[in-house]
Amino acid sequence: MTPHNEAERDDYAGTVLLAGDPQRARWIAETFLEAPRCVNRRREALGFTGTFRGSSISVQTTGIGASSFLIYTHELLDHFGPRTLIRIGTCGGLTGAAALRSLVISSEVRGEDAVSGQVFGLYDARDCRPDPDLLRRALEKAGELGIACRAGLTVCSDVFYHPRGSGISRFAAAQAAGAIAVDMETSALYRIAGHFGARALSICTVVDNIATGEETDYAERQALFTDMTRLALEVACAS
Ligand SMILES: O=P(O)(O)O[C@H]1O[C@H](CO)[C@@H](O)[C@H]1O
Ligand SMILES: O=c1cc[nH]c(=O)[nH]1
Repeated sequence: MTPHNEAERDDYAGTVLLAGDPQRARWIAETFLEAPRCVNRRREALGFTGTFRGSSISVQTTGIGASSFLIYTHELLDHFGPRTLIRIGTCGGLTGAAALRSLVISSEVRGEDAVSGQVFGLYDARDCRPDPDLLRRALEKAGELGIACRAGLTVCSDVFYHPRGSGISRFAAAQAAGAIAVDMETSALYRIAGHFGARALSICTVVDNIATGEETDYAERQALFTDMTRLALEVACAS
């Protein structure tokens, strides 16, 4: 048990999928895992453990933003002992090439700008990339399964609603650097994994494209996550 997680010490598997939204965590556990059991209900940050093809796998809710994400992942890595974390998140596309409903895998992450992404100051600046084996496996498996997916530089922001507005002009510097998508937790994931010597990968589904103005509807979200979840589970099983 930790301040934010009521699970017993051995309730989590060695690999944990991380979802921002508790509804996504529940849907994944109930749709993809055999014999899922809920191991954390505190604050509705639902955590589940079950099996996939005979391997024990967990799914944990992490909430929105680095502050929330770092509470759940710190407690997982420090207390419950998993060593592989795979984020299965949502992101905004910053280029038409990050097509709506396709997957983006972050092969490197930077802060959106100098003042965004406070976590960048707390952890070693070298730890801003995923585990190379997890990245390679994900790209191989996506190819085998015919899942539309693009790996590249992503940016991370603490801010969803920016005073400069929600248009693409806010991301001009990120676009100029070649970033293909934005989310709010991948920087925290890569840095805390580096800090604890764990392996990490961030896979996100493009739910809106800031460059083209296209959006998905929340109502289609769970079905939209089928490819991302299949891919994450394939990577988890091969680990
Ligand atoms: O869908 P999740 O995993 O929460 O990820 C994205 O969605 C939230 C913003 O709507 C942020 O947490 C962002 O990173
Ligand atoms: O952080 C995020 C996630 C999804 N879509 C966005 O525009 N930003």
